[in-house]
Amino acid sequence: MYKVKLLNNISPSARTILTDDRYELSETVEHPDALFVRASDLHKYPFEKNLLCIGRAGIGVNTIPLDECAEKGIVVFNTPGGNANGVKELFLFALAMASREILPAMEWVKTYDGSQGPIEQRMEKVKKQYAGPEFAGKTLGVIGAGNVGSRVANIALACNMKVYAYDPYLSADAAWAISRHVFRVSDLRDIFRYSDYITIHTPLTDETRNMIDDKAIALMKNGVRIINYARGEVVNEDAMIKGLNDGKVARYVADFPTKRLIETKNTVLTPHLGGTTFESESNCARMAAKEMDDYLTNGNIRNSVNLPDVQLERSGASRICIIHRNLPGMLANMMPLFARDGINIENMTNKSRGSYAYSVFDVNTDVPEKAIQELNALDGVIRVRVL
Ligand SMILES: NC(=O)c1ccc[n+]([C@@H]2O[C@H](COP(=O)([O-])OP(=O)(O)OC[C@H]3O[C@@H](n4cnc5c(N)ncnc54)[C@H](O)[C@@H]3O)[C@@H](O)[C@H]2O)c1
Ligand SMILES: O=C(O)[C@H](O)COP(=O)(O)O
Repeated sequence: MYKVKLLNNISPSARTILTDDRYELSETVEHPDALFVRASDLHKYPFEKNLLCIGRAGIGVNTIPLDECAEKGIVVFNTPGGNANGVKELFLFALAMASREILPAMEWVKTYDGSQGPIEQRMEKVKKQYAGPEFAGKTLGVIGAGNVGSRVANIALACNMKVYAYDPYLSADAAWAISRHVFRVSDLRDIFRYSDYITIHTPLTDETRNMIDDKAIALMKNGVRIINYARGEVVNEDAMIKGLNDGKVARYVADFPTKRLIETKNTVLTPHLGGTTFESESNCARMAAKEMDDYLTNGNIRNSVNLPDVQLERSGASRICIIHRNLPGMLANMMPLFARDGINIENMTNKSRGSYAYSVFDVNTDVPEKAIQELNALDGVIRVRVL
């Protein structure tokens, strides 16, 4: 029985994978084998020695100390694409909110007291103050063209926008997903210079933090409209507030409210709702559950963000899974222990990612406890599991 601790509100669809007969799932379980998390910040989380993996039901992993986890032999998974459609649909709302005076107009309707006549007549007079531009025919700059950015770019084309996209690290899969009518931009400054609307869909990294700063805003068109469903910190708050107050930025639509932004004019803020649809929550929970289940049961790693992806069809009597440093001679040091104890390898794989590597051996015998201990004690070995 594996124990999984739920740190956030995780869709119950996870339970169709992590079933009661093999998993204990709860918010209070002690000494868990796995953590199931959404956007909770784990940077100060006290990881226990027996923790094997973390399933992030969602894509952003800026809240998880990935290196520390790798160093402790904890595999972190996320769920690429699981909530991308949810964000794409909210982006359509963002485009409308970035353009039209919908919120003040709704507020007028809600608070109209009838003193100037029936609302049906009065509204025809006041509505002109709520006019705004259409986005058809305008230019949208998309920064980050992965699962969300590619969908956003394509739907903006369908709205008759001209679409530019900037993504220096675009994967081949994402490139296939983007319409050939999207213009590829290789200099981020061109997105700033030529866009009427800018939308950000990058992860939060050292490189993207404060990507939209004073210098970036200075390059932009007057009256630019900026949409941020990525992370608050990719936009420098001081620069954005200044841009909004000066009128350089006409509207900032973002999923990451702060007190200062709430108090600034021309912001439209939602409480981190991008991936909060029934479907996205269910997709992400099921994906993360499958990833954790395959790792806990078979040692396979798919969609990890800190250790190499490794999948091996099972064969043999036992499987030895070893997380270790990516150093020369690691396998050579393990092999004598296998040979000494008559452990014959039927199939194996070894993959690396940065400073870490993962080796899986399917062997034809049970593995003696002594061999496991000695493998664990080898220099550079981080964690050994036998399944
Ligand atoms: N508001 C929400 O609820 C919500 C929901 C989903 C995702 N997000 C955020 O949006 C981000 C993107 O999500 P996704 O599913 O498209 O992720 P993804 O990994 O599929 O795509 C991210 C893309 O950004 C690109 N990128 C990385 N660094 C870049 C840089 N410096 N400049 C330009 N492009 C860069 C990558 O190459 C990749 O193609 C997530 O990391 C998360 O922070 C927020
Ligand atoms: O990174 C993500 O996937 C989104 O920000 C959604 O996060 P959430 O699962 O906490 O809503």
